[in-house]
Amino acid sequence: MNILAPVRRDRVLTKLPQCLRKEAALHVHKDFQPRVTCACQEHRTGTVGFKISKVIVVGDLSVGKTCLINRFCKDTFDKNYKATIGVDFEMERFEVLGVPFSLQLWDTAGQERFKCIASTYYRGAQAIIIVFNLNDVASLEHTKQWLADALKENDPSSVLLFLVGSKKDLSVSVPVVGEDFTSRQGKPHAQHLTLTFLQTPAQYILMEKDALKVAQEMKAEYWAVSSLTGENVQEFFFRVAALTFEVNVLAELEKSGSRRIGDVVRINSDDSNLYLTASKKKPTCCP
Ligand SMILES: Nc1nc2c(ncn2[C@@H]2O[C@H](COP(=O)(O)OP(=O)(O)OP(=O)(O)O)[C@@H](O)[C@H]2O)c(=O)[nH]1
Ligand SMILES: [Mg+2]
Repeated sequence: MNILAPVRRDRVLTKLPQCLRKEAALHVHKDFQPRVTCACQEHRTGTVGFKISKVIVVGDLSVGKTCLINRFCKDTFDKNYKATIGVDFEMERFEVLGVPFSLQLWDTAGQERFKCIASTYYRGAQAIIIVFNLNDVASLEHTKQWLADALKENDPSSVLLFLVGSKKDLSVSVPVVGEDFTSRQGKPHAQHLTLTFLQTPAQYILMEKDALKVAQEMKAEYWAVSSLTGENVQEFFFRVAALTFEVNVLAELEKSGSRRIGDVVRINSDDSNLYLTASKKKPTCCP
């Protein structure tokens, strides 16, 4: 019996959310793998519905980790900086293909003096979100170190990686000043803001080019978000939830020995596709 509260209606995923950029995606499949869809339809997902998957969020101080989590979980934004001391976490419940699925989002401190407390919570992550500020090239350069530290405590071959550029609103590719920023949930976040753009279009393009390269090197999926306007925030977390769910169901199928001969799970492939189904055969269990 699942004793947790019912899942919010806006946390129900029936389709695989798509990646932001095909050049730096964990995979570019249009939908969940047929084996996963099939297992969900036939209630063969084992313990997945009772599991809580740990997701850690790391990156330099003040890049916007806390704001990103708060925008998604609470639909709030605080313009004042309050450093995270050690760690904090939020629980988010989803329903993916009819199966309950929970993410525990660990918000870690970026400040050096709190880093050693935070790093003790890195272990056991199924996904690592490395955040940098799209307007601060040094924060992008530091992402490799953040990843290395997080991977010391985790299995690099099984963890999903996401590289997230934050504060997209401070670059030029956002709605014009005075526009009514409306969240996906339909609530206004901020109206008639006076935005000071930190980057010219050329600078932003260069930054994104560098970020895509870093993401490809890390074999991470790239996202660019704004916690102020809400741009891409929900899409990003839905993608994290869906891909983590997919990995969990596949692991469960493998454990229960129902993996079909002919399917190949490819990890760390050159084309950044995490999964590759070699067989062109249709699954036998579903029409
Ligand atoms: N314009 C803009 N400002 C942002 C955005 N996200 C965060 N900020 C601001 O950046 C500052 C730092 O945000 P936090 O979320 O606290 O940063 P953090 O990464 O959690 O910092 P630590 O906890 O010290 O590691 C705050 O003043 C936020 O208001 C964003 O999307 N756009
Ligand atoms: Mg914080």
